[in-house]
Amino acid sequence: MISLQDVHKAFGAKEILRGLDLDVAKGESCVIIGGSGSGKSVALKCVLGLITPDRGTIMVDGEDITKTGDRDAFLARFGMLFQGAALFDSLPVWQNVAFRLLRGSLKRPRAEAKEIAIEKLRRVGMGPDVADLFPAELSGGMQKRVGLARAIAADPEIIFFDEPTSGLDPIMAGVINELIREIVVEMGATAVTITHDMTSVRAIADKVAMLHRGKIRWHGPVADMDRADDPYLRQFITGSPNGPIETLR
Ligand SMILES: Nc1ncnc2c1ncn2[C@@H]1O[C@H](COP(=O)(O)OP(=O)(O)OP(=O)(O)O)[C@@H](O)[C@H]1O
Repeated sequence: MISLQDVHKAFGAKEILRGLDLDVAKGESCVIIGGSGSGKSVALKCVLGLITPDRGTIMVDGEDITKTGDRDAFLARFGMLFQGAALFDSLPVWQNVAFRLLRGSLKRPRAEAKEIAIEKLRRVGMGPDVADLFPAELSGGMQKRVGLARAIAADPEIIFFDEPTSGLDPIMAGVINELIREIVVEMGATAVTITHDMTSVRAIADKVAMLHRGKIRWHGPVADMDRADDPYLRQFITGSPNGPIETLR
């Protein structure tokens, strides 16, 4: 479904992606791990067409993304939960959730968009009373839920989760992980998640891909991760300061 082949991207002299190969099958939940600055977000932005790779090909459903004519229709297939939820402070919760249903190619009548927003809020465990509140009135965990409701509002085929549990306490992180897993399974969506949180990896992933120095260092089923003997992967999952991964001290 999503296929990156030999993707390269540099910013000036700084090479970020250096021949990235990654395949994510339809309906699969792939979690990308890797150190800060290893290029995880750049890779996702390349798939969305927000960053143009210097070299390589990216296909979504067999179609080269650089050749899709209609950007709006292409992006309509994706849902995205941004780091820090990234809600619009000036809009009530329901308009945040229904944001893409109120404009562009996915536009619906306002009353219908609100109804869908309330239904999606219900799916993430929030009552209709939340719909008219503003994001500032919600806790960080509730804002993440709203971000999740927004990501699924238009029933996307593909969902990207960027650090879905960052800034949450462990229990709320567990709730969000569980919700993500349930929703991805019930929607049959293809999911790609970026995280540093190994609890999230175990809760969400079918497959794990570790990015290191702009390439995939290890890729496999989550069940194989703990048995893998790649020293880079081992260092990452055990969180050890000692190992082949260079750290700034
Ligand atoms: N538009 C840009 N212009 C210049 N440099 C960029 C740009 N976008 C990203 N970078 C650089 O690319 C590198 C990789 O960034 P990226 O955000 O992909 O890292 P990441 O693996 O997602 O890290 P983190 O886990 O910290 O979010 C960083 O050094 C960043 O400064």
